[in-house]
Amino acid sequence: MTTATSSLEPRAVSAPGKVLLAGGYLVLDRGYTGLVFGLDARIHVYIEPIRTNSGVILSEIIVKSPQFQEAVWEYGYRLKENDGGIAVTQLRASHDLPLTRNPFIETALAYALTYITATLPHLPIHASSISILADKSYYSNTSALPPTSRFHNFKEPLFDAHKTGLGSSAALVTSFTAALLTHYLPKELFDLGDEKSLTVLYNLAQASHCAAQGKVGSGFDVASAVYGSCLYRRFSPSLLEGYGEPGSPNFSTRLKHLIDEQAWDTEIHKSAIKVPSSLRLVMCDVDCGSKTPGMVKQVLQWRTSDPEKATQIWNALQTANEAFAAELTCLATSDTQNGDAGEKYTVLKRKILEIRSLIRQMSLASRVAIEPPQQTALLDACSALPGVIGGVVPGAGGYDAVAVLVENKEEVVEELKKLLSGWKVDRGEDAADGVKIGKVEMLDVREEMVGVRLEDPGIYKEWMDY
Ligand SMILES: Nc1ncnc2c1ncn2[C@@H]1O[C@H](COP(=O)(O)OP(=O)(O)O)[C@@H](O)[C@H]1O
Ligand SMILES: C[C@@](O)(CCOP(=O)(O)OP(=O)(O)O)CC(=O)O
Repeated sequence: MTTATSSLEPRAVSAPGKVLLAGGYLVLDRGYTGLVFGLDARIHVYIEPIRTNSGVILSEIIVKSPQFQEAVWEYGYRLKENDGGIAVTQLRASHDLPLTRNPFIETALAYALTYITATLPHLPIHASSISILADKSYYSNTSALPPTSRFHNFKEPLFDAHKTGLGSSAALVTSFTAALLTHYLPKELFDLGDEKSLTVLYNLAQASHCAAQGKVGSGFDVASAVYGSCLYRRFSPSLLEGYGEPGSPNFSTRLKHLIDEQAWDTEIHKSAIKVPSSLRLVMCDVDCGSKTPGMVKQVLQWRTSDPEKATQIWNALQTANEAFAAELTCLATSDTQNGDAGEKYTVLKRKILEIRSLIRQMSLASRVAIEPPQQTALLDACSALPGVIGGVVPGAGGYDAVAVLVENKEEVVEELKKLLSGWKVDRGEDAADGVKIGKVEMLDVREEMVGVRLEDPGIYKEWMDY
């Protein structure tokens, strides 16, 4: 048995955001795959022990998100009887503050501490203080102040912040879980540089993210937070059935078994996607009056009602998505600086148009606004600019975002920015659904190949006094 104890050193970990460039809806089914890119907007988690001078032993973990107002969550924790693992209870941080819950933090904490004590039953879990810092692009910057450091002070409560849809909860759960495991477990048992530890992290983050969300999605967002950009085939959803809740009898043994011993059938293919250095992704946040809840449910309902047509579209899309990934990777591996860019990217451009055409067929047949006409107009205008390879509605689609692949040249990005900033705000008012697309904002992010990683704990100093 290992007798090693954990270090009491401060640790920091970050994980990337995501964009599902191709494979929305398909990736929910293990028969198909998704092409997910990590983004260079990261969520960082810093952890340090709380040291007391008095010799009093605290059982408290304090979590703060110092970029936001009133974002402090304090937890007490204790080992439950009947092998229930570690249960956490939220404590009131201050009498003046309302008790707001953060289900992603609370669940990730209970899962990670349970896994840690199941791994090393006699390890003392000392009190610690955790800070979360998110890169700017996760939220639209509504305050007028220019950002002064890498991390922006949003000066508003977290729950009022306008999210840009980069997958904050998956990046948070992943980096938060990794920070706890790195901090409490000795390096022989958990090391982010080691494949086996990444598998543990992936399984644990996937399980707690699904539990916190109250639903089992495809998990592409946690996959890219852990592994970075990849071709992703999901795990069987049945894996996450019936292992109980933190505190319930045998939760600890069941969770440990699920994470360490159960054979997960996730497939991560890192080498199947590469981006040539001559290209980059550009992400855009589209402000719109209308969000479309329940798109997934509606599309899947249609798929069940018309399986023949749906299978035809699903298979054609899978072929088109794979061909796009193959062409991108082929260009990346034979990347030459020379050659006529117009000709070099002809096939890639055609592949994107094929994908879009099939997505519009899916939209039409399911009557769900996946690539609605307002987005078609925007994507067509972007694609007509010199140096733009093409663009898609990422993820589930809808009105609120577009992702554009462009030549990696400042002038191309500048021209695109100009087009977007001048995009007529009320365009689309003639569309049958009456949805008006508002301001379109280019986000300061691009693709990132690397997943979760250790950071230098020293870089967060200025945020530690908040
Ligand atoms: N900076 C942060 N600090 C603390 N919690 C955060 C932070 N960013 C996101 N979260 C958690 O993630 C939730 C947002 O998750 P979700 O609605 O799934 O959006 P997303 O698509 O960005 O993942 C928030 O309500 C909060 O619980
Ligand atoms: C439909 C989907 O395949 C893709 C949805 O991707 P989005 O990026 O649109 O959505 P969020 O997870 O809410 O950020 C569902 C899934 O794979 O879980």
